[in-house]
Amino acid sequence: MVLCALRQQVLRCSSHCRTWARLPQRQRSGCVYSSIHGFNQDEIKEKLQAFHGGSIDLLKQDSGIAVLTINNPSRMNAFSGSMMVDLEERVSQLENWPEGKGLIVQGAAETFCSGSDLNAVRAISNQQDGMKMCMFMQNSLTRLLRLPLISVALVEGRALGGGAELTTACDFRLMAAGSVIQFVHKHMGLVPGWGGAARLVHLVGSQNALKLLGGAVKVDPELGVNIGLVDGVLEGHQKAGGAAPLLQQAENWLSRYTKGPAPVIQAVKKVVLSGRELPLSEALRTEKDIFGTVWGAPANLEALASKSKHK
Ligand SMILES: CCC(=O)SCCNC(=O)CCNC(=O)[C@H](O)C(C)(C)COP(=O)(O)OP(=O)(O)OC[C@H]1O[C@@H](n2cnc3c(N)ncnc32)[C@H](O)[C@@H]1OP(=O)(O)O
Repeated sequence: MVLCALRQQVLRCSSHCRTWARLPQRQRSGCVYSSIHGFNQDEIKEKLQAFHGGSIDLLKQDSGIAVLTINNPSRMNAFSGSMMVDLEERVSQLENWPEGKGLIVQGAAETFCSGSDLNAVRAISNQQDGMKMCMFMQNSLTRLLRLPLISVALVEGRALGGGAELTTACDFRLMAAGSVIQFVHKHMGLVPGWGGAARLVHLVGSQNALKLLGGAVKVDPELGVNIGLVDGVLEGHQKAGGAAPLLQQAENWLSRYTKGPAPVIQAVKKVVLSGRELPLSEALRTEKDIFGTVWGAPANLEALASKSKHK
């Protein structure tokens, strides 16, 4: 059932969507939890909305690259409850963006994100609310990672706790010199709950994940690159003379992977996603279906007509 839902998710936006359209909304959106897991999204949304402050801002650009900004500078971009709700809404908007190809996730005011807002955490520290918040954020971050866009987290300053988990919900991570990713959960008497541990194991292997979580290790750009968590290091601070602004550097880095028509770039992400998440036979069938959406499509016919050479 879950695999079937994921398979439908990676096929989304194709012309083969008749089965897709018949699926309930939560399955269509690639969520991990729905009502069959006792999860009531509207209930937790209402509760989270009470803890306001900050925003999650989305800028969709003509280039097909969107910028998602975690914006709560007075709390080092910590996630308030209303920002958690905002994030879910922004992810929905990105799921419905046919022209989209790439996504950069950044923090406002020269730092990435200091995790969940400790004021909200204190207010919902009971077991039930904690579980509901955990399921809500896992759903949103899983949907973020499953977007048919190539995504990159631009880490400047600190990515702590839930902020570190957020970086793992992107396809790539870029770090500015002097920045830090740190899974500080152990120091808070916690483990990751937004899906960050599961994704971290996939990214760096269980040995490294155990070291990062067990030691609450401060990952600088050099360590990040060495263990495969980080895909590139950007020059200097946004204000440093000489180097291009970090966002511009990140866009340049990402544009090498997003060059080309949106349906092709989205198909690239979808075949990788199915290979990453599905068992081989299921992944192969999904790849065949995705292949069917680009075969004989305008970009393919144009390339054939131009007799292109790949020298
Ligand atoms: C999912 C699980 C989780 O995410 S648990 C949360 C994990 N995060 C944390 O514990 C971060 C705690 N904060 C810190 O360690 C420091 O504030 C860091 C981020 C290192 C910044 O230190 P520093 O540069 O000295 O600034 P500061 O401490 O004065 O902070 C500025 C204002 O921001 C606030 N702030 C920061 N982080 C949070 C947070 N997670 N939740 C709520 N507020 C946060 C600080 O309280 C401070 O506010 P104020 O100026 O004192 O009103």
